[in-house]
Amino acid sequence: MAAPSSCKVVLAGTIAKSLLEEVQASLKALQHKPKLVGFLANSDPAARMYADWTGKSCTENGFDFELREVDKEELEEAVIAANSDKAVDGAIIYFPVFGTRQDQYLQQLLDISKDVEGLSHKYIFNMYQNVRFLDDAKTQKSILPCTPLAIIKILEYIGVYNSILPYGNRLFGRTITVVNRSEIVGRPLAALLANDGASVYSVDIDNIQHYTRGEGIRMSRHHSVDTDLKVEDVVPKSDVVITGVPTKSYKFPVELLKDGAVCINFSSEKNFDPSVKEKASIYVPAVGKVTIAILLRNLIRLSQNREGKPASN
Ligand SMILES: NC(=O)C1=CN([C@@H]2O[C@H](COP(=O)(O)OP(=O)(O)OC[C@H]3O[C@@H](n4cnc5c(N)ncnc54)[C@H](O)[C@@H]3O)[C@@H](O)[C@H]2O)C=CC1
Ligand SMILES: Nc1nc(=O)c2c([nH]1)NC[C@@H]1CN(c3ccc(C(=O)N[C@@H](CCC(=O)O)C(=O)O)cc3)C=[N+]21
Repeated sequence: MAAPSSCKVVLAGTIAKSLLEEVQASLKALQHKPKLVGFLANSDPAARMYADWTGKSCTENGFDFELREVDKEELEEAVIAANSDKAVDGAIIYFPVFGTRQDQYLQQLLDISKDVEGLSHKYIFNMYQNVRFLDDAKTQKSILPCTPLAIIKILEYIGVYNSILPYGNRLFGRTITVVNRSEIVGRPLAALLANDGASVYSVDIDNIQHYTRGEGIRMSRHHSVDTDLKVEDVVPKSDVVITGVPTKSYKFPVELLKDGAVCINFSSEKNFDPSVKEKASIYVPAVGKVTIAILLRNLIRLSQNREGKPASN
């Protein structure tokens, strides 16, 4: 008989709860009830599920939500209208829409002041350059991409970030593998973790890249290099493994994990077999609830920015 597993399973709902309490406090301090608009222009079941779910979370937490279902061909005009609509505090376009680079065009079309997901070029630029504020006076914090930030909040909650160290170096000494290098989650996440001092292996279907801030983290922001390394070279060295492979049949090779590793899955598919609990010290099976809490936090931040500047829209 197998020994009882000593792995602690941490559910996203627990972590989301403490973030939502902060959101509630900031919401009370606002002069108006923030409104989020969702654009659904596809029949992708994951997108509809996510849309329903954002709506439910908004309503439950005291925000207004409106789902605008439009044809693909009408989406451009609908986004332009929302950009100049003062009643709209934030918006989200559920992807994929066209499933081509036209989706990136639509993503950048959304006004930066309404971008709750933090995917506008300016925000992404600031993130990669390790610039934390929008203005020189450092009064307005830049918005970080939602899912990568959700994963960072999870790492803080479970103690992977070492709070004895100064901000910006709290992952110094940690080795982290991220299996996914998409532009919305995996690559920004690898950069953020490296910006905080970690040594990060970014795994995608073709190769492995290594993200660091240089030896002894002497640089001010991350750099990355291609490597010839294989999964079996990097996983045994990793303190943390984060997966986001969108394939049902994919299972992470848990036998390569070092004892006591922290494992986090953000894919909607279960990338880890239940046997992960025999190796991991902490396992987080899904992160979606934390992502939504961050989305609401960003919506508050955008609303605060707008209340601070009533003259502009
Ligand atoms: N929980 C959340 O808040 C969110 C969850 N998701 C979920 O995360 C998953 C990934 O989404 P995206 O990043 O948008 O997908 P994507 O399709 O853009 O990227 C997938 C990435 O996985 C890599 N990959 C695929 N097969 C692999 C393999 N066998 N080995 C190593 N790498 C492999 C690809 O090279 C690519 O880098 C989906 O299931 C999506 O639903 C996405 C956004 C937010
Ligand atoms: N602009 C845009 N942003 C998105 O972030 C976005 C999108 N479009 N289109 C659709 C996909 C899909 N997506 C998921 C979010 C969470 C889970 C997730 O973690 N789900 C949990 C359940 C939730 C939980 O209990 O934590 C699970 O499947 O176990 C999955 C999928 C975001 N998407």
